[in-house]
Amino acid sequence: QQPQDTPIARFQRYLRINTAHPRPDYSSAISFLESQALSINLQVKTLEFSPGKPVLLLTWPGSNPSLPSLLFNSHLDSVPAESSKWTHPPFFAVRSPDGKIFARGAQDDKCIGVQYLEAIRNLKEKNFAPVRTVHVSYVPDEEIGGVNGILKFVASEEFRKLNVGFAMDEGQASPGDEFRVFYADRSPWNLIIKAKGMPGHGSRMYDNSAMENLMKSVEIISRFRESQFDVVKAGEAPNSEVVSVNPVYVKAGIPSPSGFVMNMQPSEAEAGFNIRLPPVADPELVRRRIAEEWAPARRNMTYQIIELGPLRDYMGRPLTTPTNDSNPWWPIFKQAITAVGGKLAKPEILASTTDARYIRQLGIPVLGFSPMKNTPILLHEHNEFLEDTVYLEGIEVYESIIRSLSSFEESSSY
Ligand SMILES: CSCC[C@H](NC=O)C(=O)O
Ligand SMILES: [Zn+2]
Ligand SMILES: [Zn+2]
Repeated sequence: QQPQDTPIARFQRYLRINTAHPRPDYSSAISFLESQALSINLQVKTLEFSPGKPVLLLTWPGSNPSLPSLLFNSHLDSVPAESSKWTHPPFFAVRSPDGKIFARGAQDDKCIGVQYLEAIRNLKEKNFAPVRTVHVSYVPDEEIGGVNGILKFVASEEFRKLNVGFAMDEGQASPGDEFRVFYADRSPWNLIIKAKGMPGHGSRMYDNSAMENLMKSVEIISRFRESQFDVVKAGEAPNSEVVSVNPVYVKAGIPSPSGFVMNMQPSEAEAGFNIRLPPVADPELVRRRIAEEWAPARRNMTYQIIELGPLRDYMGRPLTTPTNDSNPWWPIFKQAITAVGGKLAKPEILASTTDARYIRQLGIPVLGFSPMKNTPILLHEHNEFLEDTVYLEGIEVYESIIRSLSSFEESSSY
């Protein structure tokens, strides 16, 4: 084998393609993945639902194509990296002497993207033949909401024709010895609150200034945030099962060449918040809280809620995938993990959000899973890395998963 042609080297090649926002190089990523897929005789199709936003779809036909298929999804894009704050350049994919591969995307989620391919490569070498058809998809723009990526893909005729029965998407690293698996995501809302008031001299005390109104809201929201965080700190619920609300910007003041005009109280002020709702939360209650307490008209406030994704599937069910025997895929997945000596942690809700929500919306069961154990959670952080041994073990885990799921012959619905 050429040094360039080992599983680790192929992972490094994918990591070296800079698909970070705001200018992800999707075409290089697609070319790389396409050539990998062709080298193992997968069917390859590139779909473009939005200009410059390609979706790559790979197919390994099963012997019984009438059965619902499997889909293994990952996203092509990454969040940006501040190079100067990394110990190794984020797109060099340097492997340190102790086996850590440093790169933006090493955990989120380029590992699974190539592990899927390596697992299929190995299964093909062992002459394994799937009964169900296996699809692998690579989608753009997950990190910015998926509107021009997964959302258009799942809404397409091409997707419908895949007849997907069960899908897997990214999960998160596990610091302990058990793999983590996710049966739901929290739904993201962006909240912008704006306050208005009379401008006035910086020396004057008066009621209802824009800043005063905004700051009252910020205090009330902070108190709500603390009430939720206290539940987490008391160990009564994990972070992913409460409603989180975090301030992400504040905008106010009258700019001047040297900074801000300091002797004038502004007539407008605004703040932005990132909110995450677990599937069990009642969105109506949160909406009411926003209208009545966080941005009430009586304090001269207006607001905008930007809901980034569905809360229920087409049947009105919360976007959760059962992790019990009511979901015929669950025991097969679980057994596939134990078959390779892996242990599974208790299934969790993911604190953040993935493309899986749009697949679940169609009523398709999806598990979020990235086989990284004994690994610190570094997604979106500086010095994101994955250890070579962990990466290689993940390939074996997917071999087992793909083998078991694709051999499952019952035609079942959930
Ligand atoms: C608006 S959808 C955003 C999706 C994004 N996913 C990963 O970080 C997140 O913020 O969770
Ligand atoms: Zn991700
Ligand atoms: Zn991410």
